[in-house]
Amino acid sequence: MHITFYKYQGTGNDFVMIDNRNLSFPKESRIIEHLCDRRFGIGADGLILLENHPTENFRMVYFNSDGNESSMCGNGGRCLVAFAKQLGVIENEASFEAVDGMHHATVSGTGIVSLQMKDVTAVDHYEGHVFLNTGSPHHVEIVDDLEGLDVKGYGASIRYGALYGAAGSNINFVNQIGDAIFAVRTYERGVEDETFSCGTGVTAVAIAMKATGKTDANLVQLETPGGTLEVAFEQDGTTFTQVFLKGPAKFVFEGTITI
Ligand SMILES: N[C@@H](CCC[C@H](N)C(=O)O)C(=O)O
Repeated sequence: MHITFYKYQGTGNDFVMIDNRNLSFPKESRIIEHLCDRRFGIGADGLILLENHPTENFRMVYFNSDGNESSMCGNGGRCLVAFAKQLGVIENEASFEAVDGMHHATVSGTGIVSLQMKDVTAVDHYEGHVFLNTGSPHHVEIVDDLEGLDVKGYGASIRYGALYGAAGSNINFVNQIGDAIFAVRTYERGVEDETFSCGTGVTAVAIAMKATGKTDANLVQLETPGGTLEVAFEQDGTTFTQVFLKGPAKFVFEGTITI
């Protein structure tokens, strides 16, 4: 079987995109894991299907590189909007359904995608970390030496530790570098490694930093190993609404692969 694919990246978080409007893609975890493999396949942190939706522009179906369907992917959602524009499914605005509900997005002429994320109604505060769900579950922890940190080793010990049980969590490590600027490195569940950037992760960091009083700002800049993202939100007590994740989403290459 020949599969036509498109490769996209959003601040270095990279995805295999497939136009599955004819529902011909075989949703088998073994195949998805192979396509995402960086040595034997195309190589990506995840694979995303664009499918038809009865009332909205499209549906997003997201798989981690381990081949399993998972919760919301913020950078993937931004890349899917750029892909929908490349396919001619949308022009500069999109409305789509993902696993965590409806999303709206806009694309600028220079390929900057602003994606509305789900409202956050609970931020759980613990000694040494914060936990919240921005469409995917996120542990947020401030560290002294972000550059020198073994993100894969320490992240895995938390992800697989007593805190999160079998479901696990994504793990974000943070260092404040300005009033409303934070450096972030993320260990991603389902990739089981550090990725260059995580959209739901930086969204969680921005909200966590506001909720813990590290910043007064409602517009936060996040510096990831793959580039800069912005998160804007409105806050009413412990509820965060109008949450927008904004940054570049870029087409890399396209091709066909035989499986
Ligand atoms: N890279 C993503 C997060 C993808 C989901 C995550 N790996 C999980 O399974 O929870 C993003 O940009 O949000």
